[in-house]
Amino acid sequence: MNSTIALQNTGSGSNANLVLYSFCQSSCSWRIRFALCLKGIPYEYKAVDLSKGEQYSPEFERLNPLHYVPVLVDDNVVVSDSYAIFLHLEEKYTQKPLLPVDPQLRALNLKVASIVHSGIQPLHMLNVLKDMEKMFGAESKPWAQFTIDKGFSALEKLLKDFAGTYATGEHIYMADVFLAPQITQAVQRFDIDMSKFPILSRLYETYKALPEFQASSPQRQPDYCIHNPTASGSAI
Ligand SMILES: N[C@@H](CCC(=O)N[C@@H](CS)C(=O)NCC(=O)O)C(=O)O
Repeated sequence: MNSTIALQNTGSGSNANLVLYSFCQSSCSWRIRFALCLKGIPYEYKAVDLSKGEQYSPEFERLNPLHYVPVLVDDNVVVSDSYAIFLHLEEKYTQKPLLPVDPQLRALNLKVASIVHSGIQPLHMLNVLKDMEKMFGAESKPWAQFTIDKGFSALEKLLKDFAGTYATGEHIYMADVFLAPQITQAVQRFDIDMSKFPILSRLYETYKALPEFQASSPQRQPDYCIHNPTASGSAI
C-alpha cells in the first residue's frame, strides 16, 4: 500500500490470501487473532498503529470508514468488525468449528459474544473514555468499571448452568473467543475485582494456559514494541 502513513506489514506472511489489519493491544483484534490460531489458519499480519492515528489514513479508511480495527481482507472480500469477521471465518473455514451445532448452545455462544461485543467493550473503549474525560472533566475509569461489572454480572448468570472447562461446556467456542481478551482487559487495565465473578475467574485461568491464547496475545504480536508509550501490555 502506498501512503504517507505506512500500514506496517509485520506479519509472518504465510498466507497471502488472508490479511488481518490489527493493533497488538486491541482486544477486538485479539478476538480474531485467537480465532485464527484456534482454527489453525495462517494469515498475514498488518499493523495499524492506533497510537499514531493510522486508522485515519486514507487507505485504511477505504477498508473501514469507521476507522476501527480489526479488518480482515480475504482475497477480494473485505470484512470489518470482529463479530462479522468471526462469522465469515466460521462459515468459510469449517475446520475446528467455533460454533456448536446444538441450537441452545449456539444461541448462548452468539449471545455471550454479543454482550462482550456490543454491551461491554464499546462502552469503555479508549476513545469513548478519552471523550468522556474531555467533555465532562471527570475520571472515566469508574464508568468503565461500572459497565464491565454490569456485563460480567449478566454473563455469570447466563453461564451458570452451562460452564465447564470452557464458557459453554467442555469445548472451546465463540463465547470463549470473545470472553478471553475482555476478561484480560478487565483484570489488567481496569482492576476489576474478579472475586465477584467465580465462573469468569475460573475461565480466565483456563484461557491463560492455552497456547493459542498466548500466541495471539499483544506481547506476541510483531507490532508490540516497548518504545511505544502506550504499549503497557494490557489490551485496549
Ligand atoms: N465493534 C467493533 C469495535 C472495534 C473497536 O472498537 N476497535 C478499537 C480497538 S479495540 C479501535 O479500532 N479503536 C480505534 C479508535 O477508537 O480510534 C469490533 O468488534 O470490531
